[in-house]
Amino acid sequence: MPEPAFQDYYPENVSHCYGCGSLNALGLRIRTRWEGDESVTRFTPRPEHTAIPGFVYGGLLASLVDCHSTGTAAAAMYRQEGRAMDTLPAYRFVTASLHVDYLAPTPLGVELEVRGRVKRIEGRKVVVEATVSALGKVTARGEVVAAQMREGFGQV
Ligand SMILES: CCCCCCCCCCCCCC(=O)SCCNC(=O)CCNC(=O)[C@H](O)C(C)(C)COP(=O)(O)OP(=O)(O)OC[C@H]1O[C@@H](n2cnc3c(N)ncnc32)[C@H](O)[C@@H]1OP(=O)(O)O
Repeated sequence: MPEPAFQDYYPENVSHCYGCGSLNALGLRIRTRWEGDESVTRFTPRPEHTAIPGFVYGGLLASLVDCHSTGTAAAAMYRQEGRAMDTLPAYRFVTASLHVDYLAPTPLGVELEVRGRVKRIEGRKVVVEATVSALGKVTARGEVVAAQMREGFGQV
């Protein structure tokens, strides 16, 4: 049995996200785990994720960086407290800021590896940096500021 992924601990009401929700049938349904101090997601883009034939759409790479990093932010908060991700109080993070630099074209048809590192945890926010690699070469680099969701998120 593979180790559970961070996303396995997301409660149903936050499992509909296009990038990471296990309940979104049309989504990416990424799965992220710790490998030492780094978080890792592996994902193989599909033909519909094409930008230019043979190469991956940048928005897809941004989605991978985004959901990889918000998941990493939540996992990092639990880890800092020495708690399992299914324990209370629950941590839920949303994207406050997403920055991606595209360093080289990303080939389609191969597995991509997203690796994240926690840069800092400051109060209610976690800053995560991530790289996307194809065939061992880093093709995109990103940084996400993830902020803890407040009660009543989305209510105006
Ligand atoms: C078991 C585990 C479960 C995990 C479940 C995971 C669920 C996953 C769900 C799927 C998710 C998938 C991903 C998605 O698609 S999430 C969907 C896309 N994101 C959103 O819709 C978020 C919309 N924005 C907001 O709700 C609020 O503006 C937030 C919550 C972001 C902050 O408003 P809030 O009033 O709450 O807090 P605050 O203003 O005191 O800010 C807090 C800290 O953050 C810093 N800051 C704020 N903005 C920025 C910025 N632009 N650049 C840099 N920093 C920024 C700010 O300076 C402060 O830091 P500091 O000054 O204190 O140092």
